[in-house]
Amino acid sequence: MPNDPLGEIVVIGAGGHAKVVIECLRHAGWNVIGCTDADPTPRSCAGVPVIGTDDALGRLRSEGVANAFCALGANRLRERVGGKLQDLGFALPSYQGPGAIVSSTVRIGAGVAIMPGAVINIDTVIGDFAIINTNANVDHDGVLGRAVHVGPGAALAGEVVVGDRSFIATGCAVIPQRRIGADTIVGAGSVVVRDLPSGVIAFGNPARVQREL
Ligand SMILES: CC(=O)SCCNC(=O)CCNC(=O)[C@H](O)C(C)(C)COP(=O)(O)OP(=O)(O)OC[C@H]1O[C@@H](n2cnc3c(N)ncnc32)[C@H](O)[C@@H]1OP(=O)(O)O
Repeated sequence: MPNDPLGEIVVIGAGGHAKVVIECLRHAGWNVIGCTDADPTPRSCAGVPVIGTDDALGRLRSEGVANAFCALGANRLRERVGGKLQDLGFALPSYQGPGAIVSSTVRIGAGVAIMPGAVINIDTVIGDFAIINTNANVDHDGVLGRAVHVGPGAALAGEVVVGDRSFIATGCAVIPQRRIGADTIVGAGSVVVRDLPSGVIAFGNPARVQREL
């Protein structure tokens, strides 16, 4: 059951990720008043109206809308637009979707999406604008940078470190204490048993660097 209303919030983005975010925000008790998109064609996203492009954000802020959530799937873009929201003076709450379990010791940055069923264990640190997607696990003492995306069902064992804007795709497994650099993509279903550098695409079991980005 939804909690008591937390107040009004605007969502940035109207794609598949935004749909899930809107549903989770509602479940958490937010009143999602609309979303913005590069394509301002009037339509709805998860039952919420698209109310214009990002140009509408300044107006909404001046009209008293205090909260925003950046629900863009692309890590670099999400980080950039999230920074713009901070500059406009929006508060950027994080949320936990239904069934997510997050240790009370976890430090969570601004604008973090913790999707349904995700588990984040003791003493982990999650940077601003990260996504911990559906049923993903981040075990104890993990350190995830800004705008990292841990994809659906991915499992990071204890003490894994992931650099800013990296994407650990659907169903990956990372063994304890491995370090993955910034701006790296680890392809779906990969098993990371060695550290990975920044700025590469890697995949496979074991995950190997395929090319630089
Ligand atoms: C809720 C949500 O939906 S969140 C979104 C989650 N999204 C994902 O998990 C997507 C993750 N993306 C991937 O895994 C992609 O395959 C990437 C990014 C690793 C690579 O994408 P591309 O560069 O476009 O690779 P492309 O599809 O051209 O494949 C190139 C080759 O790599 C192989 N390959 C691609 N991905 C993988 C993978 N994860 N594991 C093993 N092999 C792979 C392909 O089979 C292909 O091999 P071939 O040349 O022998 O035919």
